[in-house]
Amino acid sequence: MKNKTLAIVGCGKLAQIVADALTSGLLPDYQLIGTYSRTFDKAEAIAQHVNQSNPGYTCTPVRTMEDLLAMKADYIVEMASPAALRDFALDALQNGSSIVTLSIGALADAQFYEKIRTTARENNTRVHLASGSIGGFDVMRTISLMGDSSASFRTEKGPDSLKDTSVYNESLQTEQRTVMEGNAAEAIELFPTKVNVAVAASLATTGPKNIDVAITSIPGFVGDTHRIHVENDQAHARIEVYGKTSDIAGWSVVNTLRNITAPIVF
Ligand SMILES: NC(=O)C1=CN([C@@H]2O[C@H](COP(=O)(O)OP(=O)(O)OC[C@H]3O[C@@H](n4cnc5c(N)ncnc54)[C@H](O)[C@@H]3O)[C@@H](O)[C@H]2O)C=CC1
Ligand SMILES: O=C([O-])CC(=O)C(=O)O
Repeated sequence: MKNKTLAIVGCGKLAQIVADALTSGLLPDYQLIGTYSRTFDKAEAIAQHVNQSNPGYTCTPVRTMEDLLAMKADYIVEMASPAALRDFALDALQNGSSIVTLSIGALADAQFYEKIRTTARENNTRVHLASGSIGGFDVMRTISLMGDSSASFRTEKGPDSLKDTSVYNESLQTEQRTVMEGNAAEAIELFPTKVNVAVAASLATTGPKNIDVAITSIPGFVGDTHRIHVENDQAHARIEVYGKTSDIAGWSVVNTLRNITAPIVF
């Protein structure tokens, strides 16, 4: 029985994974009612895809964020960018929609994080941080709760994935180099859509300014390897996740949505 309504913001590659999960029956508790993307055609394509595979289904693509908010979906899934999350999140939460987001980088801003937290609480709505291209938030949170802990985040990636950033130059095609060292707040400032994972790990542990982050470019490397280390004097955890593509992030949204309605929750 479909008892939750769903809307999507950002209809790109990862949204397609969620749409496919809807049409293949992996999200039986959800009815997709609206889609919105910067390019209307993309919102329309996802809506058509679900409408065509479910006779009687009505998902409406919209041209503005205001139109999407007006639908008052129970859950808005954000797969656009941290800037998009900043733009609509407070309005959505006030309007009664909870959010599932991949663009966790927006929450590196402590003031914005606090506004989101209080707005969600006041309006009985929630923000679910999907595990994206990493995982292990449970053990990160648990170790951090136990007391004084430290955390580090290391990413290895190929130079091509840095091509549209300020750190890129052709020498990265032949030389291994650490292109960024600092904390998660600095990392998301330098790479505004690429290191949501570092901010997510920081929020689950020591905070955006207190996690030690390094990003290394390796010639010929395909995909991303993320290694997180969190420890206190009682417990250590190491989490390593390799993704050949970012598909795992789209699937993590499917997993989060399933958990929201599941009788047994991981
Ligand atoms: N937490 C994680 O592990 C990961 C998070 N992400 C986040 O997910 C986002 C989406 O990833 P993909 O689907 O691969 O990207 P994509 O580029 O294929 O799709 C994003 C879509 O959102 C639209 N969009 C961007 N800004 C918008 C805005 N302000 N309002 C409305 N639509 C907007 C774009 O036009 C595009 O169609 C990334 O930008 C990133 O923030 C991506 C990969 C991993
Ligand atoms: O897919 C990845 O490995 C990480 C990523 O794009 C993000 O954190 O935004």
